[in-house]
Amino acid sequence: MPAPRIKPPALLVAESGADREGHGLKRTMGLFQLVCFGIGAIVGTGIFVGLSDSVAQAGPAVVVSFLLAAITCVFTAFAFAELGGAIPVSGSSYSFAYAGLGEGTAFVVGWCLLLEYGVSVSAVAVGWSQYVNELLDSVVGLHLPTALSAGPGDGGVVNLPAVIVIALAAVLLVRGVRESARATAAMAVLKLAVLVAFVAIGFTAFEDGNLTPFSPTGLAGIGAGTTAAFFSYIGFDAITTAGEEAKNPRRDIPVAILVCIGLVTLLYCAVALAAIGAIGGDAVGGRPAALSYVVNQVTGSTVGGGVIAFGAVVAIASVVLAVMYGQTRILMSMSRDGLIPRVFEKVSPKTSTPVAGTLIVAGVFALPAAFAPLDAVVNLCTIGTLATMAVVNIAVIALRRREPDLARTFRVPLYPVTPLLGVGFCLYLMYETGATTWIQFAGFLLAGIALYLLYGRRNSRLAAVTPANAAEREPQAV
Ligand SMILES: NC(=[NH2+])NCCC[C@H](N)C(=O)O
Repeated sequence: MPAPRIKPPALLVAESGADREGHGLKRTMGLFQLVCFGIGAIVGTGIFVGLSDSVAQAGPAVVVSFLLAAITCVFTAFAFAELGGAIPVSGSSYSFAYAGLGEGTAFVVGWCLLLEYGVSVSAVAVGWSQYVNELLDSVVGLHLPTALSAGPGDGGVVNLPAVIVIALAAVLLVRGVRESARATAAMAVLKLAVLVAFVAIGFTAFEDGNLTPFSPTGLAGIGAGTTAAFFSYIGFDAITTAGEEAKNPRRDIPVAILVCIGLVTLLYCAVALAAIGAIGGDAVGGRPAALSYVVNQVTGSTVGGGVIAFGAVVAIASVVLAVMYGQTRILMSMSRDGLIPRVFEKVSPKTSTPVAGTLIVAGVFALPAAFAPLDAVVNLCTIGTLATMAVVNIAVIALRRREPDLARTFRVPLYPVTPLLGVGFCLYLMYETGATTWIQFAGFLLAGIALYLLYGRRNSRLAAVTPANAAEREPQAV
C-alpha cells in the first residue's frame, strides 16, 4: 500500500500564513467574539424546532438525551480544541485530517462536511420556515398555505420560505456583507436572551407531575432522542474555521470551544425542563414551533409566543448565514489544494467574495430545503458530522504519534482514553440514526471515494509538488 499523502502541520500553517502578520485575513476576533461566533453557528433549528422531535422520542427523559449528546460533544470538543490550537488554519476537520491521516481521508472528510454544512443549511432553512409561519400568524394573523410552506414529505408541495432564506443568505454573502463582529455578537446575545426568557417563563408554570412518567419509551427512546438532540450542538467545531482571523488563536480557540459547549449544554437542558415542566411531554412532542406554543399556553396570550418566534427567526437565519459562509470557505481550501475544481476558489475582484462558489452552494442546497422533510435531512447531516468528528478524534492520536513535538496549547485530558471515547460515542450515535440513513450515507461515501480516485487524487497540488511521500519533505514557507 502506498504511504498516505500527508500535509505536515507546519506546511498547513505556513501556507495559510496563520502565524504571519499581514496575511490575507485580518486578526480581529478576541475570545468574546469567538464565543459569539460559536453561539452563532450552534444555536438554531436544533433547539427551537428539533426539541419537539427529541421529546417525541424520549419524553421527559429528553434531558438525559441532551446530556448524552453533550458528553459526545465534550470528548470531541477536546479533540477540536487540541487541533484548533495547534494548527490554526481555516479548513477545520478537513485540514486536521490532511495533517493526521492523509489526503484520501481528508477528501472524504471534506465530502462529509458537505453534509455537516451544506445539508445542514437545508435542514436549518426548513426549521426557519416553521417559525416564519408562526411569526406571521401571531403578528398579522396570516397562515401560509401548506402547499407553499412544506415539502412533499410533510404534506406540501414546495417549502418557499426555506428557499427564500437560503437565497437571502447567498445575496448577503456574495455582496460581501460578512457578519461584522458587532452583528454576530448582537445576534448571539439576542438568541441567548430569548432562550433565557423562555426558561424563566416556563418555570413559572412548572409542575412535577408533568415530568412523570419520566422515561415512557425507555433506553431505546433516550438513544433516539440523543441522536435528535445532537443536531442542536453541531457548530462548536466551526470555531476552528476562524483560526486565521483570531487575535490569539492558539490560546483562545480551545477556550472558546469549551465555553460554548458548557454554556449551550446548560441552556438546552434548562429549556427542555422548562418546556416539559410547563405543559408536559405529550403536548411538546412533535409540535411545530413548540417554544412559542409553550409560552402562549403559559401566558394565555400570543404576544409572548410572537416574541419567541421573532427571536427564533433571527437566530435561525444567522445560523444559515454562518454555516453557508463556512461551507464556501471549506470548499475554497479544498479547491486551493486542487482536490475539487478551481471554480470554488475563484474570488470576484469586484466583491472580494467567492461568487460562483456561493451561488453553487445556494443552488444545490436549496433543493433539499424545498422538497425534503426535515427529519430526513437532519439525519443525514447528523451521520455525516459524526463521521467527521470520529476522524478528528483519530487525527489527535495520529498526530500525537507522528508529530510529538508539535506546539500544543491545549492537550486533551486523559489521552488516549478521551479521544477513544470520543470515537466510541460518535459511532454509537451514528448507529442510532437507523438503517435508512446508513444506506444513504454508504452511497454518499462511495460517491466521495470515487470522486477522490477519479478527480482529487489526480489533480492534487500536494502530489504535484511531491510525487513520493510529502511527509518526507521539509515544509517551506510560501
Ligand atoms: N455546521 C453547522 N454549524 N451546522 C449547523 C448546525 C445546526 C445548529 N446546531 C442548529 O441547531 O440549528
